[in-house]
Amino acid sequence: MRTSWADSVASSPSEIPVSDNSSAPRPTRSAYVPPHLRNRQASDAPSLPGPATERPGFSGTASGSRWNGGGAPNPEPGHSGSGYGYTGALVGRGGSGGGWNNRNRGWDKRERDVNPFDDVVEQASGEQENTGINFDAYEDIPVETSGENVPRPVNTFAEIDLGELLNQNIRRCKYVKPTPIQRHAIPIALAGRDLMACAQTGSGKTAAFCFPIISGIMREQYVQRPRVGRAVYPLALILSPTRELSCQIHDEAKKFSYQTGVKVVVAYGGAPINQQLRELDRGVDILVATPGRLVDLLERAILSLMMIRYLALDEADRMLDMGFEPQIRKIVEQMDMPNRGVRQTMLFSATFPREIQRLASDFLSNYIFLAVGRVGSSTDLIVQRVEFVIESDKRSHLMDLLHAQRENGAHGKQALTLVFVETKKGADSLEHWLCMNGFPATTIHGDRTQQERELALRSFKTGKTPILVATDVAARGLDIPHVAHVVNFDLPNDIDDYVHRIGRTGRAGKSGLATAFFNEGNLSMARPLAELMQEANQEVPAWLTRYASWAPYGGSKNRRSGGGSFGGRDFRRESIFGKNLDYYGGGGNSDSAAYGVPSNYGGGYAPGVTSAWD
Ligand SMILES: Nc1ncnc2c1ncn2[C@@H]1O[C@H](COP(=O)(O)OP(=O)(O)OP(=O)(O)O)[C@@H](O)[C@H]1O
Repeated sequence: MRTSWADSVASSPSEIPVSDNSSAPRPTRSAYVPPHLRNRQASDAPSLPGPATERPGFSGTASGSRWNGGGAPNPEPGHSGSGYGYTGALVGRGGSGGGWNNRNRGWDKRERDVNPFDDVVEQASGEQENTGINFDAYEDIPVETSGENVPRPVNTFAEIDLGELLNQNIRRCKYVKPTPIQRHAIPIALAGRDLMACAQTGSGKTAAFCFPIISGIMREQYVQRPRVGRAVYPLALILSPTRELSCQIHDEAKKFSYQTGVKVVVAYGGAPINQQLRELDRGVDILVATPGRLVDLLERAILSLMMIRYLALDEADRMLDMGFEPQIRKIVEQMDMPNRGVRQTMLFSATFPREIQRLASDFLSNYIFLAVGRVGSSTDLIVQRVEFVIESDKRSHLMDLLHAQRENGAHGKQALTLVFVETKKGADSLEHWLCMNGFPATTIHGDRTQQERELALRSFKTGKTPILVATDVAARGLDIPHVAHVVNFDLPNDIDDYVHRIGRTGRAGKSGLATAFFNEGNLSMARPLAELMQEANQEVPAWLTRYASWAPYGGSKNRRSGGGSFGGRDFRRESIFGKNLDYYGGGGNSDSAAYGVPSNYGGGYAPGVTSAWD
């Protein structure tokens, strides 16, 4: 039976305390700036954020309140019960009616927020999201941290001072307790530290970077933003590699920031720019974007990055590989974004090849490296199978799988199945063939219009077309509940891509199945695939082990060292043992002394705190 989130929260042992106004520090009114004075400050130079460690409220530990002394404004009358009010971070738009240049409008906006919790897409199974989640499956995962003075992890949301409005939304999402990546990453981010974080697919990384950003913006003092020309000045930028992923992060961030007054806008290519401009014009605190559209907006001077306090790269290794790196460098280093150390930078992914870690360190300052599980490992919630199938047999083999699945499915219903192929043409042709053979399918790839892509995704999510044939455009980040089976019809050439693809199932503590078709065209994948499967306690067929022993090591971007040592760690750590100290300190930061002594190593918790592997 379906229950509302309120019911479920009432019956669940929620760990988030109800705000207690008597004990909670009361926001003071000192930061209040009357509306008539705000518009006069047009010529004021914008107050650029100070270095992370100097930011008010960032210096303390993650626990304990950061709300006192911050001068957060008092909520408007009638909102006092809500605990902490949004400060109404401002975009002065010179009387444009942008609607965000005073706090009253901020609160009006809050009241007008469309309730994102009413807009749950009807899922294929008819279940509501997040029921039956078993995050205990992640509890035994080893955690590695390295860096200076790593803040302690928390066990409950109650231990973190995110603000009552955000806490309410966490309850609405039915998140009862933080996932391991959230337990570790949120305190680190709330302490203002730069972070390179790696955790398995489907383990809750989105919330791990969204919560601290939203909470940080909520607790910022009144932020005066400049008014120069038409530009808008977001405070946070979240970049992701695909349009669909940006939309998904935007939807999630909107849920988390519901009624907090924090305004989230998405900008991505392939969709009409005018609507995105209108949204931006209404004001933006957090901008979620794909790099191409962002550069377009920057070049049109519609957007300025000079007020960015938080920069998050989701799928960061993808964002920094050869395809995207020049664009990211341009955005981060050649536009007007505050330098590293001034802004706070957070990089998240399930995979982080060493070479990319090294590159990424250019964007970070004195950062903490966090790995929940081995870097690049797959979750053992996914049962992985690999079958030897020659090219010409692939279709009939797929058909057999789909028939078997239909027979085993509830009421003969087809379980959601995601089929990855190599090429766009191959995707269209397979989709056509499936439809002709009685299996409703749709497709998502780069040659389809954005509208077609979005329709396809929706049709798949709702179960109307329970088979989605996709290229790698759907490999990363997409969180589609109830995907029961991922088929690698064509294996990718890189094991990290395989990890992301199969990660579309077995998410949020649920189990899933992944089947790969392997043949002699995939020799370079034999070894990394066998190693990955072995590591995830999967049955490795004897023939694959044989191929693995013959095949040259391939299928990875310098990700693993091959042989025994599994190179899934902070590359600074590997450098130190290889006497290569250049990288310590997170890309040239002067606070690097602590890294110079290998014996200091062991996770980087503050003295007296036990091992980083817990
Ligand atoms: N604390 C929590 N409690 C319950 N569900 C959660 C929690 N945190 C996240 N989730 C849910 O877990 C699912 C996976 O989260 P998310 O998409 O952030 O994973 P991810 O780690 O970013 O995966 P990927 O590497 O594939 O991008 C989502 O449906 C999300 O709503």
